[in-house]
Amino acid sequence: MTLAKTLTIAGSDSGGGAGIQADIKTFQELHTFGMSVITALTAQNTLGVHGVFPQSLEAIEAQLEAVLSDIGTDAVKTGMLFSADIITLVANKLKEYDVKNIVVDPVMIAKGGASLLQEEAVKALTSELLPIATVITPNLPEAAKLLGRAEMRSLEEMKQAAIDLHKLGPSFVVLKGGHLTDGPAVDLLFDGKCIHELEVQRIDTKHTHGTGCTFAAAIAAELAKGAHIKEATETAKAYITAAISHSLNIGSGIGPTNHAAFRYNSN
Ligand SMILES: Nc1ncnc2c1ncn2[C@@H]1O[C@H](COP(=O)(O)OP(=O)(O)OP(=O)(O)O)[C@@H](O)[C@H]1O
Ligand SMILES: Cc1ncc(CO)c(N)n1
Repeated sequence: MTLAKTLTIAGSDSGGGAGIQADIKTFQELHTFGMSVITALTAQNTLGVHGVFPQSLEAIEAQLEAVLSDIGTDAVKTGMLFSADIITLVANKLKEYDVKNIVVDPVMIAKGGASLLQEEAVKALTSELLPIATVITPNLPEAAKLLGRAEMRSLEEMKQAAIDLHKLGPSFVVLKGGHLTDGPAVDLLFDGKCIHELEVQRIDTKHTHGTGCTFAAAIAAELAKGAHIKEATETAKAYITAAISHSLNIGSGIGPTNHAAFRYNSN
């Protein structure tokens, strides 16, 4: 038997809600073979990030080489990359191995406010990774940072931002509207020609730790299996919506989403 292969290049979340752990759970639930390259360890729980320990470039390169030289992958998702040097290394390896279906989630700041990307690394992200991305999945603060402008506050501003982000080089842009404070949770998919809206009723819960990672990992899993971007994004939206609907009241802060929910819904 063969399975589509998926690789996450991201930070580890000891609390299991975001980062590598969210990605691997998503890859598994969507019936792909998940692999990981860990860029940084975070000591993290539902209350926040208590420590960030970036891995050495040597350790990251060795993981990339081990996976790509032997197993290969049908899609990759990048999350927390932390520094400009790590971004350069990752971009070069993805080019060297001609990796297809690159989903770049430009992770910058955790929900509690901890920095997961150094300020000076934003430039490297824009110049080295976005041009080789199949799809980028910024939230509104990340989109604002990538474009060097104030945060979008309306659907109209989001539409213009999606068009402008596309000019930075990715084939597709998925701009996530989870951070708009009221109304439904609307994300936009821009394919260079049309803007598609993905809209769901906002779910009233505080337990949304890891939503962004999970959503991007689901897009990567679907692309790995051969789905087109629109189909991949729609399945990812259904996956994250189910996971948020059944989110978990674990720990005393912002709890994680529930990866088993999609399985229950589809059975
Ligand atoms: N309360 C909610 N109800 C329904 N969907 C939501 C809710 N919050 C977020 N989403 C959806 O979850 C996905 C992730 O969006 P969000 O903007 O929260 O990501 P993020 O900020 O990158 O998350 P992270 O905390 O992992 O960094 C999007 O599809 C968004 O629309
Ligand atoms: C390791 C890691 N990656 C990404 C996020 C963003 O949610 C997080 N909180 N932790």
